[in-house]
Amino acid sequence: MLKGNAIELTNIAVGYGDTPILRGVDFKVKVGEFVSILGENGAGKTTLFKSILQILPLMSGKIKIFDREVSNGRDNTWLRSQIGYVPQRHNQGNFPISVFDATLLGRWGSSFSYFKRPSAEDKEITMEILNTVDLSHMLQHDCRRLSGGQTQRLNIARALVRKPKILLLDEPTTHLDAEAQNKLDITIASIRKQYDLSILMISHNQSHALKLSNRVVHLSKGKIHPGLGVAL
Ligand SMILES: Nc1ncnc2c1ncn2[C@@H]1O[C@H](COP(=O)(O)OP(=O)(O)OP(=O)(O)O)[C@@H](O)[C@H]1O
Repeated sequence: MLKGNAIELTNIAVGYGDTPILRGVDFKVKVGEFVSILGENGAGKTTLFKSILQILPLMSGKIKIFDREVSNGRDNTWLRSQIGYVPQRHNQGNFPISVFDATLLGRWGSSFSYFKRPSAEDKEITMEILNTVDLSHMLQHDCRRLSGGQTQRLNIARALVRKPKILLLDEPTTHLDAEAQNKLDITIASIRKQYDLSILMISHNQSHALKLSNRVVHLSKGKIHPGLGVAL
């Protein structure tokens, strides 16, 4: 069992061009912790995710994932095996692809690629995860015809097929009705347990964040401020 911090940011600055959006951010997510980030539109929450994922280079500071420094492009392949990312409002595009294939493609580039077909193990893991997110009855269903809640469960499945230990969720329940939101909450709580995940979630809804997380922080004026902690 891993211990210590899953994510550790030390004095990071990050932004676009010469303009920093986040400045002097210190922040930690402990192994197994579920932390939610709240903040106004444009506060920099997605920018924070992009810095953790090394999509945006740091202007200064350091990022460690499970105590391993990954700042500025070091260890990118390893990083991708550790972190699953569910971006905001992502659908699979306007082309016909089944739920099974779209999920399997989440493993593309790790165990199979242009020159290597998916193995029996790739397919087994895909089935296992689709079962966990309750989509195993829709394997051949066209992704373009999924509801918002089903699409989000598929997006989570795609992020999970690489068996990451950290999950970044960018407003997973926004635009869902109460029933779909509730079902997604149950899915998130169950995958967290089943796969021993450390989770960082962006949310706009304080009560929703408090319901799911161990701890809630606020992002404003380029910094992270402590918020409420709840014992689960
Ligand atoms: N590619 C980009 N180039 C330049 N500026 C950007 C870019 N992406 C985001 N920004 C700016 O960075 C700031 C933070 O954006 P970010 O998307 O991180 O905010 P957010 O907190 O996730 O917002 P929201 O809650 O609306 O999703 C905003 O002022 C935004 O305009």
